[in-house]
Amino acid sequence: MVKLAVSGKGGVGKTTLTAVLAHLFARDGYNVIAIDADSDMNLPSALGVKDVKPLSGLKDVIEQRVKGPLGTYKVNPKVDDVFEAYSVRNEDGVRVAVLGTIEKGGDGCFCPENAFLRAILRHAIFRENDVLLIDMEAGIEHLGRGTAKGVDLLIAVVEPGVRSFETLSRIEKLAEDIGIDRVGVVVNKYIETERSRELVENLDKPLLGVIPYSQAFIEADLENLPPYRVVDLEPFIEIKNNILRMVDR
Ligand SMILES: Nc1ncnc2c1ncn2[C@@H]1O[C@H](COP(=O)(O)OP(=O)(O)OP(=O)(O)O)[C@@H](O)[C@H]1O
Repeated sequence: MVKLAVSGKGGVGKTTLTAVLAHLFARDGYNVIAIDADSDMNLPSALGVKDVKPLSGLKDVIEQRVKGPLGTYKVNPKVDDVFEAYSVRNEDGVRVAVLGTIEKGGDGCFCPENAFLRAILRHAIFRENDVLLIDMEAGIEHLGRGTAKGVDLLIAVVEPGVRSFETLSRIEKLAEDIGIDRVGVVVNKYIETERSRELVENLDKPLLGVIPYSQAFIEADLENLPPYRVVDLEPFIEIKNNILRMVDR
């Protein structure tokens, strides 16, 4: 079981990376579960599926499962069956689920959706051969330590620019704060210049890979095609292999 969270600023390519990795892991025979926890919720279309009911829409069920006596929350609500029913399989057999809006609270937000995500991350159904991929936003602090504990590797996606690399230090700090000790970096939309090469070479975190800027991604988007049908998969294969190495597989 490998649990991976993909994080980064809006528009850097989190959804694209998550979708292509899901495809590659499925192609390798892994049982892949992809969860969209980003408020944009465009992972399903990047994976070629429609009409995925958000897990957060299951307010009643969620509440039933997570509510304990006297306003407390159960730490381990049972989620397997709901997850099974509320995910859609794509043509590769990837199970796609959408979390829906997470209310962002301050520290220690125990809103039902979070308890649910925590439960999914911690134990649901997972078997040895499973890969769980979560497409997240940059702000992962609301997940809290409980959720993060389940994550083997946080993949930080950045574009080669000083501002984006500043976000990276923020993501690293967040990961550390909530107890994720492994962070790997993917540089996306890479255009080779002296400065960008320098930025990448001086990265002080493990580099999982570099994906060149390419018109093919924009075309995939325009045609509403999953990116893995259109783009060069080579850089993604390298990233996938480095991920497996980093999580000791
Ligand atoms: N290597 C690349 N070269 C060119 N365009 C790219 C590349 N990677 C992604 N894109 C394009 O950038 C846009 C944003 O990508 P994507 O939706 O994957 O980002 P995101 O980080 O998930 O965004 P959001 O935070 O809005 O969900 C899309 O139009 C996508 O096709």
